[in-house]
Amino acid sequence: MSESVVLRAEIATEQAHVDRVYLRLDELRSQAESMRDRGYELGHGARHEAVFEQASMLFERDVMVHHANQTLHVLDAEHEGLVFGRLDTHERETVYVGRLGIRDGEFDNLVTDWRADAAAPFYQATAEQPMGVIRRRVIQSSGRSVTGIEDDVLMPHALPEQMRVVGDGALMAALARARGERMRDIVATIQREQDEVIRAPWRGVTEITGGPGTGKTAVALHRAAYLLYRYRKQIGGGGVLVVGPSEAFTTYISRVLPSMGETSVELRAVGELLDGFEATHTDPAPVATIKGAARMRGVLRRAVRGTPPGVPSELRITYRGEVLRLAGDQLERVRRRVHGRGGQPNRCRVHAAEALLEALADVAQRHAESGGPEVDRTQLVTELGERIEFHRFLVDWWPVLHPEDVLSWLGDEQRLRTAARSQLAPDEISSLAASFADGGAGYSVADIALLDELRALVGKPRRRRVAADDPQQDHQRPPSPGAARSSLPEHYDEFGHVIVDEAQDLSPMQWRMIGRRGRHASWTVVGDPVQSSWYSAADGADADAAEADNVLGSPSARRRFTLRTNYRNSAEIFSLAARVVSGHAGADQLPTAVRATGIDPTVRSVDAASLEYEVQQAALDVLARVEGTVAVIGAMNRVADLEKFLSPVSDKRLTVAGSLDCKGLEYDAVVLVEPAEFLAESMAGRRGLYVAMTRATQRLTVLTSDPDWLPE
Ligand SMILES: Nc1ncnc2c1ncn2[C@@H]1O[C@H](COP(=O)(O)OP(=O)(O)OP(=O)(O)O)[C@@H](O)[C@H]1O
Repeated sequence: MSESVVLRAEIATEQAHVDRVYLRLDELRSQAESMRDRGYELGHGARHEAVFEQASMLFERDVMVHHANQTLHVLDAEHEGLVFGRLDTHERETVYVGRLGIRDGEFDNLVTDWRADAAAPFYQATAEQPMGVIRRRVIQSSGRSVTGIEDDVLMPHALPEQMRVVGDGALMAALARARGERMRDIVATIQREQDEVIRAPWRGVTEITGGPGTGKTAVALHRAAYLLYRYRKQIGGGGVLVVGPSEAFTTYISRVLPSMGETSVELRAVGELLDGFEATHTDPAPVATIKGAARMRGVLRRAVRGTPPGVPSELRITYRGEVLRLAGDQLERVRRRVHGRGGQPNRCRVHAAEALLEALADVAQRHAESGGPEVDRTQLVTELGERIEFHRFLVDWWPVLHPEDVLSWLGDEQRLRTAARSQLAPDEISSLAASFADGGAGYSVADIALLDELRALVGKPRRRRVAADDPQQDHQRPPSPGAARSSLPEHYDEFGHVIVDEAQDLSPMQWRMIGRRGRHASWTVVGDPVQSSWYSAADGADADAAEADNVLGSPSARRRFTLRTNYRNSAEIFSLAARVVSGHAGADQLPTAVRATGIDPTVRSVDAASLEYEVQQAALDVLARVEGTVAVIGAMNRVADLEKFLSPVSDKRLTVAGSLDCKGLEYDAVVLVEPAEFLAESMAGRRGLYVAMTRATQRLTVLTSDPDWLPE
């Protein structure tokens, strides 16, 4: 039999099984739909029942509707290749592996969920350790149609005569596919070293490191799906949070988990972690570095304790015919005393009121000592404490602090200097104040962590009792027992498992922000120090690494995995990119690219004056040569030019990105513009260049007017 005849016959066999699976899926879908409808009917009927019965029926209805909706959600998820694998074992068993586990009417397995133990040999079996698997088959599909098959034989000596073997490698076929706008899942071709990470125990901290394209992100996302399948109960209601470097990145990875039927994971960019605030830009490197440093913690703490702008500088109140007065310096002493007790200012208004009343009693006492009327201290405190004018003063003098207001006050250089004490150098104070004062620019990514820190520092005002404009309502009340839901801080969304991607770029302040969302969580931390944009122990950047350790606990207690194969770049592209960091990365930090294409990167010397034309031509050239996406990448301050240059080129596959915007992303082709400008951009410019070059899967074109960008 010819090879193509065998392939057609094998495809027909698999198609028959896939048809059975879809038939069963349709049956399950209509069962779930009718269960949901019955649940709704139960709800309608309940209206006419006695109250007691009604409550229990409503509960039953809610459970039914919820369960049915969940099932439908999973069944309706985008199932590119619902069944993608098959194992034929030594014991003459056949196991189909897919995105969902599905049983037939007799409860026999039609498909085994890829996360189940029974599916593990699909990823873990090798020729050296076949785990009883004779043939591993990857089934490729488009919709419900089987389009291809790739086999591996793991026990050749045990291969029965009638068992056919086709194809020459599912992984290579998957890697050669054109890239679209969104990352795809890799369930069909997860490699053994990756599977080990995905299935690592859920507790504690799991660190994944490895060079560009080694599948760190893909593995972390598949781990999220695995953990929720295996340990949903242990992870608890908190669920899973995935933090990525940018919104472009979270959009890029957004399809992976839903394609595995998992929709409960929260994906957030690091600039999007604080609800109600959105980062609109990235600060220049030196400013971002200061804003992210652990020193900012002390600066913000002092800022919160400063005198809010515009507060009254005198308190006058009449008591039994005597005018009692507190002048500005006395009021400030009271303020310092209240802050000195610690605690969040928004939770301390009662203390502030008490301290003011005590200070007023001292004034009355001094009046008495110099011949004024005698006063009963306790009576004075009680009587003045009930006066509406006193409470009006208190509201103005000890206002509720909002993180965004405190941050904007630091746009005043004098105020920032006071808060900074010796923590910031004069030039740092100037550049930071200028950045905070620029209200029109919106918040930067680094500002979000500062706002979050401020939110923790100021505290949440206590709940008010009556209408908002009644100053008396500011009386504090003990929290109701129901309000003390748990020992968790009330401000933060808490998660059961937190996955941090591109962790090498997190500043200490960002670590603190993320840490507040996972105080009781287990962690998966993904990063590559060689791709770091700002912070790197390699630069001796800081003892700031301590903040990550505060969140993650001792480094010695972490589980560490290193991925060593670069699945993204062609070998030709990666070998040029690796030259950029040669001498700046250990040999063991650079992965091996497995796919040679025979297409070398193009490096073209250009004249700076003709850059516009050259960029356009290069973009058009690669757009014509690749099927998928193309990015033109420059240093951050080049982006506006590049956008202008490329405005005449209208092709949805084309993106313009800055050196910091392309973290974690990938494109079929990259046009890299003026690499020397990356090197000049920041201390970490060389690594930014390495990141940009390693975004390309098939083609890389470098346009440069400076021949010195590449080390010999
Ligand atoms: N086992 C696999 N099968 C198929 N494709 C894979 C596999 N592992 C990784 N890939 C693909 O390789 C590419 C790189 O993966 P990913 O983005 O997860 O790498 P990374 O290590 O996070 O890269 P970087 O650090 O450069 O951002 C993606 O297109 C991913 O789908």
